[in-house]
Amino acid sequence: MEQKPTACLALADGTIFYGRGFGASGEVVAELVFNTAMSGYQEIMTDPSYASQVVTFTFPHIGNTGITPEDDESPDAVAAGIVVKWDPGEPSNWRATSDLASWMEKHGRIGIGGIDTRRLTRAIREQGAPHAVLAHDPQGNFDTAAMVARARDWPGLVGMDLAREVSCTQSYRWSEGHWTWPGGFNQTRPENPLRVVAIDYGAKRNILRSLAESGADVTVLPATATAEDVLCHNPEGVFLSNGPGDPAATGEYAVPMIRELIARDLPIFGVCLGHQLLALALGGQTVKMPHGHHGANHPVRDIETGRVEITSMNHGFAVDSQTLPEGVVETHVSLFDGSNCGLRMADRPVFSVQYHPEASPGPHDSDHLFTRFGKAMQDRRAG
Ligand SMILES: NC(=O)CC[C@H](N)C(=O)O
Repeated sequence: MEQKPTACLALADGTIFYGRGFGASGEVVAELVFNTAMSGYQEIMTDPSYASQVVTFTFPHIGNTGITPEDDESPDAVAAGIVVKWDPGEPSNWRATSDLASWMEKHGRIGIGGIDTRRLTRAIREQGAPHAVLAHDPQGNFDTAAMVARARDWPGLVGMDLAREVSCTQSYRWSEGHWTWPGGFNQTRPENPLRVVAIDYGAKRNILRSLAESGADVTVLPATATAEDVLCHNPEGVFLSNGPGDPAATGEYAVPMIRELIARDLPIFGVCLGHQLLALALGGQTVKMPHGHHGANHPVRDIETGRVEITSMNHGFAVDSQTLPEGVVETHVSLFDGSNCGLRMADRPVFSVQYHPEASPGPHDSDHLFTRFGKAMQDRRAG
């Protein structure tokens, strides 16, 4: 690199990458993961599940469609920072209202460009998602020894309850579907909607939108809501959202609540962290994966139908299917590594998936799961 580098990425094993900084200045310590999606960097960066993670994009053209407020998955940029091959330039997109770098600066997020993301991704695959420090200093002053030490000292995501931090603090109603969008998806607002309570462990907006489109009027409650808080809304079904951090840590308060709801015979649908929490509530266990799954083209097989779906994924923990007790059926597996991707209770409409059926970003193969949840609630309504 000819110019003095203005950003630096230090891994806990001592590897140092220099590049060009963009977005906010400063320093952040986080887990470093890679995402293989070719589009959707804004949805990825605003997905609350990426709290305390820096994302390396394997796709080189990041930033070329700018930033479009309607595409935010939450009100803020949540990923701690990003690592890219090419520096983001001027966007070309009629919907965009800003470029990526200025938006990141506004939201206090650090970016590093000019990185050999192929080499970095190989390193992450070999050593597992490392702890790393990402720094941006326009003067180019980096104390790399201190950065490596900080990365080493960082405790990591295991044992970290982050859902509580990204969750809403007050309950709110969500009724927006794509019908409110210009040129929307030809959907109509349902009459006599189903009453769904969604627990917000870091919920993505497109999940709430997808629930609304499956016929629900959604009340969103904070992560720490008790079963009593949920039941006072008289729900016809409960949704457990995605979210960041270690499911076992969040499970300390989420599991007793979910167990009580299962005992009430309510339809329950969980996604990602919600899937992991449901597994824990049913007596299963979760494990940390070496480098996780982060991308928009992950094949998953529905064990019961044999159907393969291409899914969007973002997780670093997984349900250990060996620990699922009798009465809980493993329904889906990853065709990449055989890890668990879904479960259901044998005798109740309680089910969950590890991947993201809301397809944001990603394929729409799995949106039938929202219909399935809606149907379970309709059946219950019909008695
Ligand atoms: N997207 C999610 O909900 C992620 C769940 C969990 N934090 C994990 O990393 O596995």
